[in-house]
Amino acid sequence: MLHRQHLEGDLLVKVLATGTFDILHPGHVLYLSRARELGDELYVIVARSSMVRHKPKPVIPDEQRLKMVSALKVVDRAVLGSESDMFEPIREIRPDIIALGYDQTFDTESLERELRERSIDAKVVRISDSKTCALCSTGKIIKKVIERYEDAP
Ligand SMILES: Cc1cc2nc3c(=O)[nH]c(=O)nc-3n(C[C@H](O)[C@H](O)[C@H](O)COP(=O)(O)O)c2cc1C
Ligand SMILES: Nc1ncnc2c1ncn2[C@@H]1O[C@H](COP(=O)(O)OP(=O)(O)OP(=O)(O)O)[C@@H](O)[C@H]1O
Repeated sequence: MLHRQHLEGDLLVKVLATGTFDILHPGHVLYLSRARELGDELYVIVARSSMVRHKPKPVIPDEQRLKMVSALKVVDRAVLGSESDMFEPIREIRPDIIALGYDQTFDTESLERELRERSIDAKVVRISDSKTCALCSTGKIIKKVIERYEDAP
């Protein structure tokens, strides 16, 4: 059941996107725009630095990353994630769809199973990547900045 009855009687589909969003780039905007197209409202969970363990910790502080993501036109509401339980904000937001990024390590089926085990009725979908931008990766931007400054006189 993807639709939820809105207070005014409209049927609104809530989509949830997630990520670190350390140094925004057009790949983020594309991911969020594609996620937004799946429904009517886009919620975003911005990962806490303390929860990022699979890659270097973000350079930009939690609150600053939240501020930038919140300012994007395509985003209806952004929140910082939980520092202990990733299902906590999902229970509050109650999304109809969770849109995973192309490189997010979660497996769509296993995540759906984990959601069902917690009685959360959200569909999980994968958003494909964009190869339209040469520097659409936070890691690549940081690498380029390091190279540029190392070479600087
Ligand atoms: C459904 C879902 C819920 C999440 N909830 C949280 C959370 O509560 N707190 C948090 O810090 N990160 C949360 N995350 C974000 C992940 O920690 C983040 O996606 C992770 O750092 C990997 O993302 P990246 O490689 O795209 O940066 C969640 C991710 C997903 C898919
Ligand atoms: N070029 C892109 N096209 C589509 N989606 C993207 C692109 N770049 C990032 N995303 C998506 O945006 C979300 C947030 O990205 P995140 O900040 O976590 O990583 P990133 O920009 O890919 O950085 P890194 O290079 O460090 O992995 C992720 O779900 C990711 O899949």
